[in-house]
Formats: sequence, structure tokens, C-alpha cells
Amino acid sequence: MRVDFVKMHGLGNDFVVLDARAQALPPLGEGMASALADRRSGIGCDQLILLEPSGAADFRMRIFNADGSEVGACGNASRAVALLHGKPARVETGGGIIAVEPRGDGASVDMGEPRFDWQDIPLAYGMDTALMPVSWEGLDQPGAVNVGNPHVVFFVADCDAVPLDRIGPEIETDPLFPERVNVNVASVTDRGHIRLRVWERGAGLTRACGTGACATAVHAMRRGLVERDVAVALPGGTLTIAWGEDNRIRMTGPATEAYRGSFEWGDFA
Ligand SMILES: N[C@@H](CCC[C@H](N)C(=O)O)C(=O)O
Repeated sequence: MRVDFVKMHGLGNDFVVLDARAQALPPLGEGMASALADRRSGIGCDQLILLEPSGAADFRMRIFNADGSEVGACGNASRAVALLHGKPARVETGGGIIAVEPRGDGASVDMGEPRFDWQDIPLAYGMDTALMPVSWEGLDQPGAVNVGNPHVVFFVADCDAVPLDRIGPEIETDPLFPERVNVNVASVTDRGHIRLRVWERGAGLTRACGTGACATAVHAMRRGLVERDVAVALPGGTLTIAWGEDNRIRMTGPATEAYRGSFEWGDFA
């Protein structure tokens, strides 16, 4: 059976998007997401995105990391899906309902409210998530926040100098994070600008992480380091993140449709 897909990316964080509303798809088999994500497959991606009908919103977006794990949120894919949908929509995700709005060559997304309670991150035991009394090889006193998925955020003098490929997987799988965690290292340039690199749970180093940008911006705002509206520069480009008086996070930035294709379902199932 041949299946159509759209290859999209948000600032270089790339996705295979399957639309189960437009075509009948068999249930996603164990290992299918990681087989499609594998760069040697001829397709490859950081996340597989599955669009389905929803009883609670305009449609449902399911998100699978390259390692096959299903997760609650993906900021860059939210903008990509907004572009694909072509008009404002409410989207059901594992992390809650978000609101997307295509805008120029990208989209603006209401990502919802951040959660800071240690049980909501989740952490293995209680502590202050604004200034956590923990460290890994010189990276210390991070903050943690859940923006539909779990993030830990470290502020450092120069985020480019952190060996994130080595220390990222160590922190991601630390028992402190029972559901693992996305690892953000950030440098505040001034009150309106942050530089950020992300080791993504289940995907590794990516060119950009939308939820990482939201988590980092909100955490920097919580610590009083930046204004409530900031530009977050990632290796793949820049996102604007605002944390409103209504406690909701709004992310704005580009998204790109790379190409359309099809594959034989049985080759990956
Ligand atoms: N690339 C995404 C985040 C994807 C999910 C994340 N790796 C997780 O496991 O929570 C983004 O742009 O937010």
C-alpha cells in the first residue's frame, strides 16, 4: 500500500507528516516511526507527525520522536502543521489543545500555559524548579518547566562551548527525570535576545526546538533576565516567544514545506 507524506521543517528541525484524514492508514506499528526517521531510509526526520480527526478540536496532531517515543508537544511541527492547514485551527496534542495561525512564511502558535510544579515536569522528587540544586559536570542550578513536554534549562556564559552531544544524553536519561527530559543550554545576550542549543529527548541534537525556545524564554523571564517578549536564536534560525499577562506562551516563526512524496507502507511497518 502506497502512502503520501509531506516533508516539512521548522528552522531545520524536520518532520515527515502523515495525514490520516486525507488517506486511510493502517495503525502505526511498533518501530515504524524510528524506521521512517532513520536518515538511511531515504526519507529521515527528527519527528514523525500523524494528523488524525479529533472530537475535541479541529484535528489531532500525534508526535513521535526519532526513537519511536510518542510525546505531548512539538513547537516547530505546530507551525509546520499550521502552514499545511492554511487557516487558523485548534489542534489537540498529547500536551493539551493549542491554537495555530498561519502567518506569512510561518505561523504563530498559542502554546498554552507553562507548568512549574515538580510533579508536572515530572521530577522524581520535590525541589524548587526555578533554581534546582543539582549539577552535571559544571552545568548547574537549572530550571525545569513543562510546556506540553518536559524541559530543563541551563544558563551558561557561552552555549556553543557546551559539549551537548556528550552531556545531553546523560542529563536526558538521569533518574531525576522519570519521563526523560529535553536539555536546553542558553546564553542571555541582552534583555531581548537569547542564544539556545537543544539536546532533544528521543531525537538528539536538532537545528531548532520550538518547545525548547518556549521553555527557555519562560524560564529566563521567570528569573527576571529578559523582558516578556524575546527573540531566541537557535542554530537553524530565530523564534519570537512572548509570555502574556494571561499566562499563555505565544511562539512565532517560520515553517517550510520541503517536498511531497510517497512510500510503500510495508517497507517500514
Ligand atoms: N522538536 C520539537 C520537540 C519534539 C519533542 C521532544 N523531543 C520531546 O521528546 O518532548 C519542538 O520543536 O518543540
